[in-house]
Amino acid sequence: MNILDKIVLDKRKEVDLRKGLIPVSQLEQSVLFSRETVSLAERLKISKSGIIAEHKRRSPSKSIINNSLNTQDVASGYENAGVCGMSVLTDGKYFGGSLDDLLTARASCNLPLLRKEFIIDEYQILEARAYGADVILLIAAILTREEIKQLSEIAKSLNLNVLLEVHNEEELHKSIMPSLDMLGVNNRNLKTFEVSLETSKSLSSIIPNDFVKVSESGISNVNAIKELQPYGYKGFLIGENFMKTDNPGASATEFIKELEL
Ligand SMILES: O=C(O)c1ccccc1NCC(=O)[C@H](O)[C@H](O)COP(=O)(O)O
Repeated sequence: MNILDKIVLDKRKEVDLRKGLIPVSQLEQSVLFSRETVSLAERLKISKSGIIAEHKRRSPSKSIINNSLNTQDVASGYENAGVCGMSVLTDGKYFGGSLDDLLTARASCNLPLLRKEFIIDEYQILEARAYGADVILLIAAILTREEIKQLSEIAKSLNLNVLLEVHNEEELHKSIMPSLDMLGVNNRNLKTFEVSLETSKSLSSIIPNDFVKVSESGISNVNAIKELQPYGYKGFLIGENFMKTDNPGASATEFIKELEL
């Protein structure tokens, strides 16, 4: 069983529990549910740097990354740095995140927010909308083509962008459909946790041009972005590199300054 299998097993139990605690009608009545969303895909198309900065306390591959951060400071710091969007990990057990982090980020900045979650049920998309997200992540490795279609169409009907994440060619071929906005290639091998930009490079030519290309994980310096841009990548999801510092916003500011030199 790999890490994704374990996470999904726990996630099914968690979602059933949450459904019992907060009914769909309550999510739909929340103030943020009808908020006008912002398109991350459109921002990435016109951005020079394309940084999507992540809020990430810990992870299965690195254990604790930053336990002393203040979500409000991280969100406003990222916004001041000029990032295109912010990703908020909401999984508690493996990443130390929560929906409250998403809500805090929403209250602290106007950036398009990605709910970074292991989505297996439409209920989680309604939660994303109710807690202020603009974008959801769908992971091809844990969903069938039919599930990707159903979940992405629900997200689109709620005016949310969809970022579909793949790790290999097979996942990419099974997932291509018009209800996706962005295609993310994750550079982290989930069996070994090794990261390699070669994954993004090798898959780039088979991603249709209709989708905004995003490279995810293991981006630790400006050179990585300069290496990936010629392959058509417009978005770069960065977590650990910013979050391991005392001031993720300042770290993002320096990074973007260097990138735009
Ligand atoms: O980060 C992990 O260890 C991990 C393990 C299993 C599933 C997902 C995982 N990470 C989620 C992400 O996609 C990353 O947080 C994101 O791409 C940023 O990566 P990084 O810049 O390397 O922190």
